[in-house]
Amino acid sequence: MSTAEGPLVVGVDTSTQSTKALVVDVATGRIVASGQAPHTVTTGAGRESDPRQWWDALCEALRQCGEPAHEAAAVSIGGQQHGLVTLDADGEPVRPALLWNDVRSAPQTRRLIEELGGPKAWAERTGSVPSTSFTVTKWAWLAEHEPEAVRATKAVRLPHDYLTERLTGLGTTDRGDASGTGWWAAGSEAYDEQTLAHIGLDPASLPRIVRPGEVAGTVRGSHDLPFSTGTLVAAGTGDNAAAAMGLGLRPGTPVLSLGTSGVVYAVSKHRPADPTGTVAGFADAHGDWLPLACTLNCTLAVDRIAALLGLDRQAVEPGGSVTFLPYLDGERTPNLPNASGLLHGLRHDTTPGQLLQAAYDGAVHALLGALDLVLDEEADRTTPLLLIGGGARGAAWQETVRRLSGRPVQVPEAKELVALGAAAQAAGLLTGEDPAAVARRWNTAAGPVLEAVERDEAAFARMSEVLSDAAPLLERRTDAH
Ligand SMILES: Nc1ncnc2c1ncn2[C@@H]1O[C@H](COP(=O)(O)OP(=O)(O)O)[C@@H](O)[C@H]1O
Ligand SMILES: O=C(CO)[C@@H](O)[C@H](O)COP(=O)(O)O
Repeated sequence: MSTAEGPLVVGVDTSTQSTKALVVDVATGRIVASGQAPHTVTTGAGRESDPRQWWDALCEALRQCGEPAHEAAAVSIGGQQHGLVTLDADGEPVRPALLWNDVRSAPQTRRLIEELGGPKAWAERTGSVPSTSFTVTKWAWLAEHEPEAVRATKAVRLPHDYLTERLTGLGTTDRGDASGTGWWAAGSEAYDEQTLAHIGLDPASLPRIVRPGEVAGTVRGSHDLPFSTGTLVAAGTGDNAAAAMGLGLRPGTPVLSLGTSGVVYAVSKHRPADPTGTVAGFADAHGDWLPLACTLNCTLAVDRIAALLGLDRQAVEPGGSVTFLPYLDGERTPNLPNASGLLHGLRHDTTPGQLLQAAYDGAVHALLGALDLVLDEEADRTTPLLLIGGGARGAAWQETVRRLSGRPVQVPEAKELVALGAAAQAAGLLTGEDPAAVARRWNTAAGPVLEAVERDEAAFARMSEVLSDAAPLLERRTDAH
């Protein structure tokens, strides 16, 4: 038996690169055990992962947690948003999942926006103008390129739904993750029949949307499951909504997440509907909203540039006037799915460290450029930015965000905020508390505040100018993408 003060819960983050599991003491928020196992993502034109590998990674992460995982009274799974999981009549994946950062659906995205009323109508109906990340565009791509896969599909799931269902045997999702599909109507908070009919997707193949605070099911009796039979299973949610819960976020506090994706968001009481498409009008897992902007090129792009230069990722140098828009995977914010990386201003005296700094700057510029649009009128524009995700650990990321934002930056000491948010949701099932209140009781956002420094207006303006002047180049396809 563990020495916990309260019951134990398990929170899971099944993200793009790995699955992380935490066993948490509900009374104190103490992390009693943790585990992590990696996934593989295809490279080349598409980005795909085998959902069965997520399950294996979950089992491995829980194995690392040991006995406390079996003692857990409740579990919840947060996961990468948008991924299209297609299951056959036996619940087996028809093909690998198409992930959020797969930009092959760019033509279908354009077509769907046009065919269903244009950007404003989309924003009003679903909260968002879909980008290539949205599940609806992936389904349309699949219908066009692999009709036999569509015919074989009997159930459509998001990544976190897939794992939850393997635990409970029930097809469920939640409003947070459903809001990233493109087939969820933000006004009625139900599946949007018009969109589903248009893309030929049977609503019966979609999971039931579990309400905030409702139990999704219990762990079914089977010897291959990493939990005890009967353990309560919460709805789970998308990873950004989970991190918002994990921070105990109150409306108006901005979060900047540096992981495979770069993300800026804040909880809002108002339903967003941005017709420019920069801000995705997601729902949170609580009953509020989560206006959010997301980039495709963040930590992986910068790490790739460091590797190309043969530098450690921290080996940045100041100075010079080189601009680097690191859109190695195409980009979503700004909306340039066909873009590739663009370098401007290279001189004889540019150093490798300056080039690397320019890659950090380019990644952060895209996020901060969207921040003002993400924050509603009631948001306080002087509070510290909460910096989370794997990149938040790096001094070069922290300093770049400070210099380009001119705002104080708070780095929570808790590392796994998505998994902690899922754990808080699971804890809420046991105690009846609001999960964000659980996270505040656990003090998950605590961490050093780095004071504001003067904003580097010149660097910011230089990047904005290059971005605008290079528009035709950035819209051009360069290879098989
Ligand atoms: N100390 C560090 N400094 C800078 N970057 C880091 C550090 N530790 C991890 N990272 C970055 O964090 C990324 C993983 O972040 P994470 O939020 O776990 O990703 P995801 O949730 O998308 O799988 C890696 O790509 C790596 O570049
Ligand atoms: O697409 C989005 C948000 O819209 C991404 O934030 C994904 O949810 C992937 O998250 P990470 O694996 O980078 O955490």
